[in-house]
Amino acid sequence: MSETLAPFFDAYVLEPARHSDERGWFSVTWSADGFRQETGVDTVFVQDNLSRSLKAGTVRGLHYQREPHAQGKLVRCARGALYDVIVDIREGSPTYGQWGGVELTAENGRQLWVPRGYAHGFVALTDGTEIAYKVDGQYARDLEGTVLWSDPDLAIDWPFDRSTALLKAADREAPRLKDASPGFVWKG
Ligand SMILES: Cc1cn([C@H]2C[C@H](O)[C@@H](COP(=O)(O)OP(=O)(O)O[C@H]3O[C@@H](C)C(=O)[C@@H](O)[C@H]3O)O2)c(=O)[nH]c1=O
Repeated sequence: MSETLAPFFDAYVLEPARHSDERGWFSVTWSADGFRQETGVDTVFVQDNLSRSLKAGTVRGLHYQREPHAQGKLVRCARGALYDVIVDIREGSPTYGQWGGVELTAENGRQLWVPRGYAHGFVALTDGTEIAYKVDGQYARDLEGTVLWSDPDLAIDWPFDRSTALLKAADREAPRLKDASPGFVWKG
């Protein structure tokens, strides 16, 4: 089952089926055919990532990689709970500068498909939260970019007390979207 994440029409929330029995449950978290059918997206994932955030209130993001190593990301929570946020940073897009968010938890099993041309970040809602994501572009440190998570123009409604946010310095000091140059252009 999948639906678009408002206000976007190319970002999808997926909820893979769980097959329950007396032992617990089984779920296919990704398959090439299933993903294509749910989203219409035909891409090749080249890397799987996993990170753990020790403390609730840890914010990572909002990150993107510039072309030619832009990345689409299929994100889920492997442990704990997080609030995932994406921002459309494609110049000329009808939803440029708008944000969307969804709670991903190990329990609800939801996933978010983040197309290329979005900045992505999240806040851990529990201690020890783990995020797992597949990416369809290789990591390129020199092409990494960040938009300030608390950029007032974005007005993201983060569901936690912002004064407790824990960030790495580069994320804390990131430029606002209006001062960043992600280089993505909406192609219609
Ligand atoms: C993302 C990444 C990091 N690293 C290294 C670089 C650094 O030494 C260490 C930690 O990297 P970071 O501080 O960038 O990790 P983190 O802040 O968790 O970065 C991630 O944030 C989320 C929101 C995303 O969307 C991801 O694409 C990625 O940007 O891991 C890799 O070797 N390969 C990778 O693909």
